[in-house]
Amino acid sequence: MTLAYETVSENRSFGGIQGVYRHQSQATGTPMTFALYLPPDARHGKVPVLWYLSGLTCTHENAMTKAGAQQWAAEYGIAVIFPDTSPRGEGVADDQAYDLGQGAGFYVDATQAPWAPHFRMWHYITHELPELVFGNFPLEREAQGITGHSMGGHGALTIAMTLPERYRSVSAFSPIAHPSESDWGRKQFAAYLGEDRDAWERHDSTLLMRQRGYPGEVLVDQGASDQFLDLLKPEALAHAMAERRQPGSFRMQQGYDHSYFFVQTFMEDHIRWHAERLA
Ligand SMILES: N[C@@H](CCC(=O)N[C@@H](CS)C(=O)NCC(=O)O)C(=O)O
Repeated sequence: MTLAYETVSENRSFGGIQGVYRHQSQATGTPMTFALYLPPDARHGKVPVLWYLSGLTCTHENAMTKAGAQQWAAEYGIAVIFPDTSPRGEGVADDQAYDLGQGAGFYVDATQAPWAPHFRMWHYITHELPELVFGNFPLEREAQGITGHSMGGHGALTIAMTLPERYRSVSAFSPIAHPSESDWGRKQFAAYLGEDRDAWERHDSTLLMRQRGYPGEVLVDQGASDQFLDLLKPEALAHAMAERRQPGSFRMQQGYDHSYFFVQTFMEDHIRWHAERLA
């Protein structure tokens, strides 16, 4: 069955199309908006696809407008999907803090009140949105990679390590690397998942890296002047990668902070990384 959607906007970009689309999500029980960049190659057939998961406070729009992905996606012939970071709307639970509730779904399926009815971002990203986009757009289901920034880097790494047969390439920009030991994680996991420590572990990249790693190479870029280093805990993930002898690269980038100026600087490297592994 092809899932329905409506077009919010479509703009030509680097010879391809930057679209924004909206659909009624069964997973979250709300309307959800996502952006999809189709490179020029998509006019002639199916193209590989890179999932880009965004960070705290973001919608589909931040990375679409600030990450500078389109130029490289066009050049390397790869589509990029920018989903929203949570369900939204008046009937949806929220919190006054910027790092809990709307804009802060943490890519988990909440089991606890008041979050459980709508906060099902794991299911949304790994099941429902794939069904929609592969049913409606010229995307190659067998050529999927995943990346993300901050909370989205956490999402990308945990999803890729959990479903490595599906996501054939993975990278992350300044990921929340050890959420079960960070104030970016403990508060949210307690709220969304309760005291189920097994569930916390399933959503912690450092712990997943220790337990299983990833069968391919992993690319992580982290700004060495990131203002959130103590919350992100890159050293925990780097240590786990070294201990496991995980193939890949962990790069501390001197002078870069947490912003999209950092993300856009290394976007070409990441798009090329994925395009080479998905070709
Ligand atoms: N608003 C938070 C920071 C949130 C933040 O830096 N969010 C990052 C992801 S974790 C982001 O991408 N923000 C949106 C943007 O830069 O467009 C604060 O002031 O402490």
